[in-house]
Amino acid sequence: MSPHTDAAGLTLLLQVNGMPGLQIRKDGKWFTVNALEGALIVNVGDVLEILSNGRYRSVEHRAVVHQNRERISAAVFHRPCQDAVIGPLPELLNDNNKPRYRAMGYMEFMKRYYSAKLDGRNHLESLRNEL
Ligand SMILES: O=C(O)CCC(=O)C(=O)O
Ligand SMILES: [Fe+2]
Repeated sequence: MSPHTDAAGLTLLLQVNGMPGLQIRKDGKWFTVNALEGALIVNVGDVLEILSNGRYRSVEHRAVVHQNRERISAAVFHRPCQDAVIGPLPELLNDNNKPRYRAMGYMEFMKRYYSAKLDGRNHLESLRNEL
């Protein structure tokens, strides 16, 4: 699976059959996530990054597979309701913390997410550049 960030608020992942494959990118380097058996991996997604005005960063990740061993991963995406407006929460903003993302309806956000290629954090960065 190509590098991407999730459009969710939070994602919960369970590597069902003990086969690793999830990798996250930090400081330009890829790291394999070695989850404990039965543990949920909690990933911050784009919505939380935007709501928190960048304080929580949406993690760039990808999944790799083994040549001949099956890998099963279950994902649950926690998303806002369809008519929510996604933007930095007003109570977090002040003179020292100006909005870094343009606010938009969640449906508009999702259309943009799916029309951008899965390509790392690019679509999030493009939202920053629209301010
Ligand atoms: O395969 C995985 O563990 C991650 C899948 C994933 O990143 C996704 O479904 O968005
Ligand atoms: Fe993902």
